[in-house]
Amino acid sequence: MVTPVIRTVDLRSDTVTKPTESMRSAMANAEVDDDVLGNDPTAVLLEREVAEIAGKEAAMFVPSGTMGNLISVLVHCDERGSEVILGDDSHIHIYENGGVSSLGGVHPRTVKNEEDGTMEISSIEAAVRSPKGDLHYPVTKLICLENTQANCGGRCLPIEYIDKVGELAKKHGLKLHIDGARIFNASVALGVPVRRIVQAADSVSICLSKGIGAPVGSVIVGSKSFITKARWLRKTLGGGMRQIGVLCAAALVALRENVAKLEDDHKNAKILAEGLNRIERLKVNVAAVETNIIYVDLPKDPKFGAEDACKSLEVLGVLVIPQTTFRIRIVLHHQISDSDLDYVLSCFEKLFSSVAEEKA
Ligand SMILES: Cc1ncc(COP(=O)(O)O)c(C=O)c1O
Ligand SMILES: C[C@@H](O)[C@H](N)C(=O)O
Repeated sequence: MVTPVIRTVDLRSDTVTKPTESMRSAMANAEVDDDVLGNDPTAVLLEREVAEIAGKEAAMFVPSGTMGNLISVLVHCDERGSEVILGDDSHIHIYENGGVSSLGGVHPRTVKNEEDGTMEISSIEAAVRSPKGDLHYPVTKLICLENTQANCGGRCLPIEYIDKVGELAKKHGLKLHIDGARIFNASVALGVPVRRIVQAADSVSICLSKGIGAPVGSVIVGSKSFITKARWLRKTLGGGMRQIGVLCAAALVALRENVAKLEDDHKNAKILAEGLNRIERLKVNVAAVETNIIYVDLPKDPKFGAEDACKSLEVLGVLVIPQTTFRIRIVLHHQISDSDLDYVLSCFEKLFSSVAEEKA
């Protein structure tokens, strides 16, 4: 007999949150106008606020982080034969359909992501093509970092490291873009303002729809001339939108109400990580849980891998996704309660003790 689902706890990503009542009310009452023919007043407010938070001259709302990264790379790599240096486990390289190449004709030059989310600075420098040019080579234009680094488990890049990469970029006449999908998580975890973290960056893509829980969108920030070019490219990509104040109003609520909640997400991630690590057959690197992402390593049982475990957990109402064959990813967000944490732990205990009994 299948155990009835007592509740659903959605830990697939921090993109799964539903708009709060205050967001819905702000959306319903948003002041709007056509943002292609002019400027939607609420979008202008949001863009001004995010530019201020990031310490950059200007900002632009985009429908997704993927488009934010794509536009940023294409603005910086504006010549045929351009090359971007980025992490081999970066979101831009792994999860954005190769858009920088397929749509932008930009050549990716990957450097290994270390476990802590960084790329060795010496390896980045070694990847820079000689400025003297060589008939065989593309021309390096851009370095991309990701903070926090999602596929490394939501790790925060240290400020000193980002500053050093910024110096390297300047030394070689390159630009620096930061995929800041979870930059607010990095800011809260490091205890450093966003503007200081991204100080060395020429552009940043900041997700509103991740940990701070807006229903849609990201904002890219940079110089006024960068944003002017970006606005043109957004239209080219079909991202020119009309009364986007409806979405920007929710994002403004997210900025004002939810950044402060990220610390709780990080605390909950630690609590859940410690609890899961106490389950005999599971392994969690608790020290590596710096923000809201947890990786749970399962026993390497070919008959019961991450896919099977996720399916079994789903029957119990716990939604998580496989990261690799024997690894599950859990992402915390502000709509996960303390009792949800207890329930998730009990489901993992039930599942993995029953699996152990079957084996015995
Ligand atoms: C690190 C990172 N960058 C960019 C994105 C892309 O954002 P979106 O899903 O809004 O396209 C995501 C995930 O959604 C992400 O985790
Ligand atoms: C999968 C990826 O695109 C998404 N950003 C997530 O972390 O859930």
